[in-house]
Amino acid sequence: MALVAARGTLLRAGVRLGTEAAACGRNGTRRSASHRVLVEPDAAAGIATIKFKNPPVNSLTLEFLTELIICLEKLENDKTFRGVILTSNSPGIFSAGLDLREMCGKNPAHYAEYWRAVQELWLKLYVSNMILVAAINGASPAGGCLMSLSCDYRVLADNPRYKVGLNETLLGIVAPFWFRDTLVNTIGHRASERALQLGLLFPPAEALQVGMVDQVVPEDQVHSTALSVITQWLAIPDHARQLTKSMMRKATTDNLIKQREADIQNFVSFISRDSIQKSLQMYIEKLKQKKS
Ligand SMILES: CCC/C=C/C(=O)SCCNC(=O)CCNC(=O)[C@H](O)C(C)(C)COP(=O)([O-])OP(=O)([O-])OC[C@H]1O[C@@H](n2cnc3c(N)ncnc32)[C@H](O)[C@@H]1OP(=O)([O-])[O-]
Repeated sequence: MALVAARGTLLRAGVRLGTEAAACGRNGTRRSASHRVLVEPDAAAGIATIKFKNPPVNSLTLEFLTELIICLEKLENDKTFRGVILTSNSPGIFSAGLDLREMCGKNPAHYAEYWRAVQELWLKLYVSNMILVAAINGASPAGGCLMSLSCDYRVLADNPRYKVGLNETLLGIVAPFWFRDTLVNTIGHRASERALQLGLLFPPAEALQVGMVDQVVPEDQVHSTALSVITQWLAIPDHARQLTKSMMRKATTDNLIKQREADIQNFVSFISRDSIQKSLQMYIEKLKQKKS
């Protein structure tokens, strides 16, 4: 049902499905699955690289989310690909997280549609049968960080500007329980409690120390490191690795699935509050002022 909704959004956005989306292809040439998601397939290796291309900051707009969800689903169903690298087409920014404009000044129906798409992306990533490695080549706050935390392994470029973390409280908003669970499953309860309350954004050395990422490497080695990690993981028999991943993660996704509609309602009523709308508007204004 969620995918049907996602497809509806995509079609409204005027994006062709069919052959173009199916071009999460196999012939080893660079092909575009959509406008905002580039896919570089290496069929011989069984690996595809997904590059985010939603300028200026790869924020998760509804259209971008939808294209990403459909692309992941196509790769998941195409048994050629056993591993995927997630990275940005614009080094410097991995993803600025949820798009603030999608959460500001819109109506409840829009917020509900948006939140369902955010949930869907997380569900697709977190229990994917494929090996997912995040090659984090830029700043990655909030929802951007969630995407990388949902992968099986994270490689971060060693650049002090490339901070990662769930900074929601700094915006006056609250990361939902499944963001929290994803973080707790990665760095443990105490470190998560501190990171979430303070909205900490970790520079590379600290991110490595706390376990937000698995490796920090020079910027020009992020992709090659991700490739070599995926190659190691590919050596494990798929069925055993997939069952193990499911055993580790399914309870976390089941927890959202069983209260998905309530979670949407919570988000809609939270984000619609005047005080929250005000906080978000102030934050957007602050980002603008920083520029000028
Ligand atoms: C309950 C919900 C849970 C929430 C989860 C989330 O993910 S909440 C999300 C939490 N996310 C954050 O807190 C991240 C906030 N963003 C940042 O901290 C920085 O933009 C940066 C470090 C990502 C890049 O720095 P940089 O110096 O390279 O770039 P710049 O700063 O100059 O921005 C360029 C343009 O992009 C715009 N824009 C930016 N982000 C967003 C966005 N999320 N959305 C929409 N637009 C965004 C920005 O306004 C500006 O627009 P303008 O004026 O040209 O019309």
